[in-house]
Amino acid sequence: MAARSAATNIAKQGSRTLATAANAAKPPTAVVMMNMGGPSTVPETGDFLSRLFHDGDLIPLPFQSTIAPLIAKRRTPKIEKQYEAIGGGSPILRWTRVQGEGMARLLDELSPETAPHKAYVAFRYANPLTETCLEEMKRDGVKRAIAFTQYPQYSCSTTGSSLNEMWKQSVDLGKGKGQEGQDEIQWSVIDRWGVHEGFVDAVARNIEASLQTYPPEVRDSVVLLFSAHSLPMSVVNRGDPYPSEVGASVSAIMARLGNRNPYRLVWQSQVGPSAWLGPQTSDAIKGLAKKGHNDMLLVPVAFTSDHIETLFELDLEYLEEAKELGLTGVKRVESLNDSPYFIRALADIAAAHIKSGKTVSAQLGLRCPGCTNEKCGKQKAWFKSFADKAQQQVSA
Ligand SMILES: C=CC1=C(C)c2cc3[nH]c(cc4nc(cc5[nH]c(cc1n2)c(C)c5CCC(=O)O)C(CCC(=O)O)=C4C)c(C)c3C=C
Ligand code: FES
Ligand SMILES: [Fe+2]
Repeated sequence: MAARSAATNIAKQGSRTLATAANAAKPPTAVVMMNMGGPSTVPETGDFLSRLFHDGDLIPLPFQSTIAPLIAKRRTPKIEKQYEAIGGGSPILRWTRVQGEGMARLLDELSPETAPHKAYVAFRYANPLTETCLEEMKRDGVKRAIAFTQYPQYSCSTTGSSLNEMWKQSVDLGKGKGQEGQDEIQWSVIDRWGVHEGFVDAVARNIEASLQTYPPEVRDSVVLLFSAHSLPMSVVNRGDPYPSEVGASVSAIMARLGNRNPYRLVWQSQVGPSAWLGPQTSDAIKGLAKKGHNDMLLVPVAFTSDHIETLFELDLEYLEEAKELGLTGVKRVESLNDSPYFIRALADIAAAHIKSGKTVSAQLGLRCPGCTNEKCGKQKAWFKSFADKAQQQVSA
């Protein structure tokens, strides 16, 4: 607790730092927080689902533009009820703003040369959408921007889709004005950070806090069930990097915890009838219960704020199911939300990225072996073109 308030003070000190007169005149360095978003209010659920089912990078459908609105419409009442049950909407925008503003304040201290920094939000399926974010950046006169994925581990269906959208909207915006979008803003990308020590530490601290709520005699035998959103097997077999990156996060978190507890990585939230990566979280709880385990701690590991999958699926569905099975020791670890350790980690990741001078990671350049999506190739070439441009400027 004391350590948590010490870290909060670090964040507050950062916020008290005044921008210099020189910085005030400079356009900000944009740090664009990219994520899927969620409906902030229940009536926005239909539009959120409609955009989601229209996204061929996430769910490729035959006759997508005809079928997507039909599926979204059919699914809306069920999902609206879930958002009602968690308090009337998704908290993701609120948490992303808290995280982004805290990060930008710390970044002004960690990287004064590129200050002032401003956090922008670009959601894939909810407001503020990518195009709204780009318009705001344009109004602010932004010349340098970092596309900072808020998914710790890379999947082509999540971060890949957001980057494809950023490429498409930037080029469209540029074309509309009679010039190429990429000439206006110098972009670079933070595409994954699932084993960053600050992120690993922030998750580990939340696990330690939950373990403290168990009696000391059972604490070391609590089974840690790391739970991540599943992927269709078609995406896994295409060569998507997400399953191995989630596994790497889990290993790093377990090492940080001293490997004291037994654990498994399990997968949740599959949608539709096709084959998905397992074991499913709810089956794992039931299977371990049958083997005599009562104490299990669910750890959301692939999403950094609360959403329906933590607040509805884990808390209301699985924890209730566990109670019905007679289990008394099944709990969930808090999401990172406003953790000062996590906000500090975001600032450290961004500062290290800026200092590295790198535009894109080596890994971003490699398409999945089974990829047939032309947008992926164009997006990767577009972001890499900023590296080539920076190189030309150095050698000129
Ligand atoms: C890292 C997280 C996520 C991955 C990977 C992911 C892949 C993925 N998702 C779908 C289909 C749906 N996902 C839906 C909601 C949803 N997905 C994530 C995260 C990941 N998805 C979150 C956090 C949410 C919920 C948002 C919230 O506010 O809580 C939905 C909509 C809800 C529903 O209809 O059930 C769908 C559909 C696919 C097909 C996929 C991989 C290809
Ligand atoms: S699907 Fe992975 S690069 Fe296209
Ligand atoms: Fe999903």
